[in-house]
Amino acid sequence: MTAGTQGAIGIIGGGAWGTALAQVAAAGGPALLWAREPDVVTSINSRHENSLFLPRVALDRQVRATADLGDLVECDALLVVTPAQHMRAVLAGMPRLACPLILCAKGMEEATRKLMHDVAREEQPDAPIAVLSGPTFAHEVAARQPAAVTLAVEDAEVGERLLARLARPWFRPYLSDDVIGAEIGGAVKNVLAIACGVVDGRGLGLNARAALISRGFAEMTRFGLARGARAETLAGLSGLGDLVLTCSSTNSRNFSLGKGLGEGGSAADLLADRRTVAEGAFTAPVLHRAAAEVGIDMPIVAAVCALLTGEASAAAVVEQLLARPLRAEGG
Ligand SMILES: NC(=O)C1=CN([C@@H]2O[C@H](COP(=O)(O)OP(=O)(O)OC[C@H]3O[C@@H](n4cnc5c(N)ncnc54)[C@H](O)[C@@H]3O)[C@@H](O)[C@H]2O)C=CC1
Ligand SMILES: O=C(CO)COP(=O)(O)O
Repeated sequence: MTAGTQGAIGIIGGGAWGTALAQVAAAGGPALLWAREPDVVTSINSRHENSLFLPRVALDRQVRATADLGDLVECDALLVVTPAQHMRAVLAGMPRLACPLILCAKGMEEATRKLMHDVAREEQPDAPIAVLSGPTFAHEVAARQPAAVTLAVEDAEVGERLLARLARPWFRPYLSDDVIGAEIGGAVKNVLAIACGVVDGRGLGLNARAALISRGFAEMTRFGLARGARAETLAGLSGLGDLVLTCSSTNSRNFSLGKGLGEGGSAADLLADRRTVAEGAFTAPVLHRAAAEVGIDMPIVAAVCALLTGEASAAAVVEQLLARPLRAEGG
């Protein structure tokens, strides 16, 4: 056991978001972050900065990093912040845990079409599960600019404990018990952000972007309700809130990917060699199939899939969306 893990929050994943959340956790006690990249561990421990994934942010001295996942097992709770496609392998590589796991990745597993809480439960059946999701660009949170998130936890007592440990005046979790709703909002908004980026890349204007956000939200709601999410969660921070944020700025990796596609770039080129993750590119095909399974129409998600596979150009998918039959708004 590493000295100083008592009362510590562990963070699994040293990307931009894991590092920003370590900064949040460190404001209330020790924070121990596991990173895959030895350079990240060295950079945090020697310079109090994650120069690879969150450069130019001075980290709290209470943030320490380790290259050994085993060092985290005695932490009070673990924030799980790997990209969605890697979460299963990382959790499977740990001993059986009993502390709460707070899942922070926004996506669905490609191979199984499962949400993250289902994956976590399969790999760590004894650990209480929570989901933390909302409109939060990592660099703003790390700089302690105000933000609010949904903290969805089935066990209310665990929720209260996590709230007490993680809340700050500038980082406000709102409790919910709708784990499915919190996860679906975060996963779907990434795909819709790619679509909004396309609108921007093609110079289609702000009216078109607002229309796409609204119709995208209708898709998120249809799918979410069919999968057991609550409407109020989808309209909250982890759904509509994050959709608006991510669809509004090139600070979003998903929006930027879409913008590149809209400007005529190919998905293969835009995704090649990128070190940071654009989760929507992985979620789009999974979501498309999952929607078909429950008989839900998601035309914007289908358009993003066609663009990502190269089946259709940006011009063609926009044309197809605009040619869809007119219908009642709530239908
Ligand atoms: N960056 C942000 O502002 C936010 C990100 N998120 C979510 O957090 C999750 C992590 O994203 P970021 O921290 O931004 O990542 P990032 O894009 O900054 O860094 C990539 C991460 O992927 C990890 N990685 C690459 N290959 C891996 C493997 N084989 N096994 C395990 N990990 C591997 C790297 O170690 C690194 O931690 C994503 O699901 C993202 O949607 C959620 C809220 C905000
Ligand atoms: O989830 C995010 C903000 O809430 C980050 O968005 P991107 O992954 O698109 O950068």
